[in-house]
Amino acid sequence: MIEFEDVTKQYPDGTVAVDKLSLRIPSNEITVFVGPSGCGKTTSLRMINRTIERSGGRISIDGEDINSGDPVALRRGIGYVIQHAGLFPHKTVVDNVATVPKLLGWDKKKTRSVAMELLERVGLDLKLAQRYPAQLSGGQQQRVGVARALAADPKIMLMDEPFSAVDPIVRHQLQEELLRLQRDIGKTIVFVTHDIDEAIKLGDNVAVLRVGGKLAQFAPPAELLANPADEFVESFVGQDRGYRALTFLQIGQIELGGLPDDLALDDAGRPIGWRTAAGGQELQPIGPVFTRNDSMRAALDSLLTSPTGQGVCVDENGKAVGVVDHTVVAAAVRSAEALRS
Ligand SMILES: Nc1ncnc2c1ncn2[C@@H]1O[C@H](COP(=O)(O)OP(=O)(O)OP(=O)(O)O)[C@@H](O)[C@H]1O
Repeated sequence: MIEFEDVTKQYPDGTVAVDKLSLRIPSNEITVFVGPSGCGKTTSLRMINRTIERSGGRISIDGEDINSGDPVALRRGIGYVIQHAGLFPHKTVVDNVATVPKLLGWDKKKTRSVAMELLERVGLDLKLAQRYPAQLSGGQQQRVGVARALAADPKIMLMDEPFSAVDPIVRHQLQEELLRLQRDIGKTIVFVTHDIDEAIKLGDNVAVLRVGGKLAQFAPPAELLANPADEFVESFVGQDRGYRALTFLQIGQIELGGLPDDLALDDAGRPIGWRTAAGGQELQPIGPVFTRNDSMRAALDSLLTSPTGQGVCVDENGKAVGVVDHTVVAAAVRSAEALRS
């Protein structure tokens, strides 16, 4: 656990970037710092690896004050990923990833095999390993940045707006990859973003900061959406928080509608299209389907893009098991709200 106790940062010009911040960052989970520009997210993050020194209060890792040891040793045990990846331009991809292991004096063979394995794990084509950073796309560079941060197998990873400079599609892919990777590696990740959607998607816990580096709320995303602590959090979380909350409502055992006659199935019972009203041979596309393990947001997306207004639920073999329409989603939202209040 990383603990902030009354942590303050005042820059030499008098700016108070962080003001008596207290919070506990649980181990092996993703904690996101989110808030408007200038609210002290980056300052808070960088105080953890002492690339910015705090001016007051205490920060400890597993009970030990981070100021009790050498900052260089502290930094070697903490991975750090920043916007634009911050790769060394004159080093190849594989040499970038090998930077910290080399500093730690690992032998060449082990370093190289760990670097290659990590590049594979973050989803980078190994053919790119000998390229220089400028020869990669922004998204590929970020993957290398993540691999480099993981190279010495640190317990903690600090990520400062790592996906902000890439286009929305690549950003979505990188977020999915991070969640997949985290299921395997279970690091303590502290992630900074100004994007509440990214915070809600990635965070096990989200710390909402307000300008002046004050903590407005620290909670799991579903809790943040359901019970914003005050007007600031409510407006930051946004007007469409009802829609976002669907992400946390599982399909689970909700009652599905029976399979309608106009849903065409193949021999294995998998949906292949909707029969057109004219009764011709041509089928209209199904669009995205969902499973019982998905969220209500996936069901809503499925029915909104379906030509019949019905979203198709499939089992693990892709076999259609039922449909939902908007009344089912609305009823599920109402019953979840009733349970909460
Ligand atoms: N070296 C510095 N000297 C003086 N003030 C600074 C310094 N670095 C940051 N600040 C100020 O401290 C405050 C917090 O900055 P910080 O970069 O931590 O915020 P942030 O929430 O990460 O912002 P952004 O989302 O815009 O990156 C801001 O008012 C900023 O101008």
